[in-house]
Amino acid sequence: MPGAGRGPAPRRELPGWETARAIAHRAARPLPPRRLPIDLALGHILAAPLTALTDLPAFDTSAMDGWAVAGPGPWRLTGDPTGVLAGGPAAPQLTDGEAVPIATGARVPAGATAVLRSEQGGVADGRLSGPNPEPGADVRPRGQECRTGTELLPARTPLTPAALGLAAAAGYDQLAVRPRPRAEVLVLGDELLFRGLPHDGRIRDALGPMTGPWLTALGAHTLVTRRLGDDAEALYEAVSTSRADLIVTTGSTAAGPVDHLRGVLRRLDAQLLVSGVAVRPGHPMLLAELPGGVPLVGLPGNPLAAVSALLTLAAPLLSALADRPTPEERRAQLAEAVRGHPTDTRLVPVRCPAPGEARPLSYAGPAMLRGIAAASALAVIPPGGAGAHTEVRLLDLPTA
Ligand SMILES: Nc1nc2c(c(=O)[nH]1)N[C@H]1C(S)=C(S)[C@@H](COP(=O)(O)OP(=O)(O)OC[C@H]3O[C@@H](n4cnc5c(N)ncnc54)[C@H](O)[C@@H]3O)O[C@H]1N2
Ligand code: MOO
Repeated sequence: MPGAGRGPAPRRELPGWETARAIAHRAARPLPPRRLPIDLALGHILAAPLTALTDLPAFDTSAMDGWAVAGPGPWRLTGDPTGVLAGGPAAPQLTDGEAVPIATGARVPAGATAVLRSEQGGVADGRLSGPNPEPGADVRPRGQECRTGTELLPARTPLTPAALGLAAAAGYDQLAVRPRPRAEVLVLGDELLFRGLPHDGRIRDALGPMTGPWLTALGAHTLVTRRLGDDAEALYEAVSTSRADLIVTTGSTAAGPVDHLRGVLRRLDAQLLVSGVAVRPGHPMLLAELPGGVPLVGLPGNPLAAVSALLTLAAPLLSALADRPTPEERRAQLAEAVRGHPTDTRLVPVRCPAPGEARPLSYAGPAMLRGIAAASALAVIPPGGAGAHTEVRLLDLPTA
């Protein structure tokens, strides 16, 4: 008998959308940190503050090609006529009235008071003449940017390309980061085809191709996407042997005759932390904690409902596992009124033709993908709806 005792919790018990997100965020602890070489650390989160391992610059540095000069000019040229090069040997100390050619990035010799730019000076008979530069001109003094031990970036900073550059400049070879949570996607449903056209009541799997990439865009390392059909044993086996930090299933959240997910979770002694959410689409979504502590998110089978569950449950879980700061809230004005559900939050695909403007898209039914494929965000419509020009919250859609 379809549904008897196996569907989502009765309507009145469904947590609100914000509550469900908060439960998901609390359901995971940050993964233990690991050390990664800088060239593998892009996109990870710093597990500890980045403190400078050196003064920056590490030595008094010439900011320009020209001459290091000591005191007022004219100056007598000394030393190697090639001058002091970046990364080259240190030049001997200058005394007042002396100058030596110097390249940008080279160590300024002791005794130098400034650098005279090449376009400002002229050399004749071994003597350099030109205007007297201000003391310290075009010299980057040691420690100008930071001293050893200065905190350059706090823990929890995402490692952008610039942050990796800073870490390298500050002397790091490896960085302590939160690892990307390893995610495994289990696609359920005997009706699914993985190539070709729909036929004989069967349809193409639309969730397999999008769930893994979206988890990746949300900070996960998607290990594998497996297609299990509607086979309770295969599901039990896959969940109980998974080595992932997060398991995401698609379909089977509701009460249909072959919706085995809830039964398998009971068999596994998993604890249901969220069993349905007051949100449309996607209200049968679920979150369970497996006995080993690994979370499992059940995305409903209708594709837009799956996106809703991904952003409601999987996104906050991944932020918690990676210790990633919650993104700043973005808001925009609705270009037109959006009908609400009487009691549930609605998540509606929108595009933003201008900053601060959100235009709801057509083809946004729970089983449709045209709307979401053209969208840049989901607008959060409170119960009861939102009028034209009302400001609403936006959930950005992760992009590749
Ligand atoms: N009696 C009730 N029936 C349903 C309810 C309900 O409250 N009471 N909720 C409906 C809602 S809302 C949703 S959403 C779905 C959720 O169903 P499941 O998570 O159990 O998913 P399935 O039954 O397996 O599939 C639902 C629908 O989605 C299609 N599907 C599934 N997987 C994929 C995929 N990978 N790619 C493309 N399409 C997929 C599937 O063929 C079905 O059409 O339950 C409603 N029913
Ligand atoms: O979750 Mo369902 O209609 O809300 O697709």
